[in-house]
Amino acid sequence: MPPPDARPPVRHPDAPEPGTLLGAHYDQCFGCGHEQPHGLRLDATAGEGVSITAEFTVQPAHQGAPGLAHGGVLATALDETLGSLCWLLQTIAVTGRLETDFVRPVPVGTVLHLSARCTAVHGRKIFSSAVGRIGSPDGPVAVRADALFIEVPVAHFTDNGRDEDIKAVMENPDRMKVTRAFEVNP
Ligand SMILES: CCCCCCCC/C=C\CCCCCCCC(=O)SCCNC(=O)CCNC(=O)[C@H](O)C(C)(C)COP(=O)(O)OP(=O)(O)OC[C@H]1O[C@@H](n2cnc3c(N)ncnc32)[C@H](O)[C@@H]1OP(=O)(O)O
Repeated sequence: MPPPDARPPVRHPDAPEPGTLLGAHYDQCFGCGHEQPHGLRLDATAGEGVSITAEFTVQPAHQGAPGLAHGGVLATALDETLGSLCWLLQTIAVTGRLETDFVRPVPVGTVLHLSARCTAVHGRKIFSSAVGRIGSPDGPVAVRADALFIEVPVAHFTDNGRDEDIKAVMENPDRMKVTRAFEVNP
């Protein structure tokens, strides 16, 4: 829960307009990357205020039980949607905590309609919540999550990421949208 002196989130003046398709922040991202053959390929759209919507179609490769989505995959979809809120805050942050409720089973072939909103900011801590509904934005709730993201410097990635992947991004910044968006020059 945000502390009492947390402030409401503020949409950054340079945030993409509501309705803008955000695209992948990194082409190899398991959540959103379009060059990642094993990934979820989640497409997120900027909403009003500090909110995001996204869609994700559950594929056969995402099964846990026969014909049903694996819970970890659903948690990833929630995590990715929540992470996309950073575009609207124009902040680089990573997931510190993700608390997930699995409310209904989600069959393979389902289009999961996700929505996330930032609820508060306190120093480096970003509080947010998300929900995933089956079949339509008004469909039955299947999953819910509350998250704490923590703002980090670019060194979080350059110091800890595998060298060959960091090098590949530095050689071709187009592979990582965020390096342009935040004018990162590692
Ligand atoms: C050429 C290169 C270019 C690079 C550019 C890159 C840009 C990339 C852009 C965008 C990437 C976005 C990717 C999105 C992908 C989807 C989201 C994910 O899956 S992210 C991956 C999973 N998450 C992790 O791997 C985090 C691993 N954890 C850590 O690294 C640390 O624990 C970290 C950074 C989260 C915090 O460590 P501390 O040392 O910086 O800070 P402390 O002091 O520990 O925490 C700060 C505050 O947060 C609270 N806190 C931290 N973790 C908490 C927790 N789990 N629960 C509750 N509170 C927590 C602490 O109590 C503290 O609070 P108080 O300020 O004292 O009030």
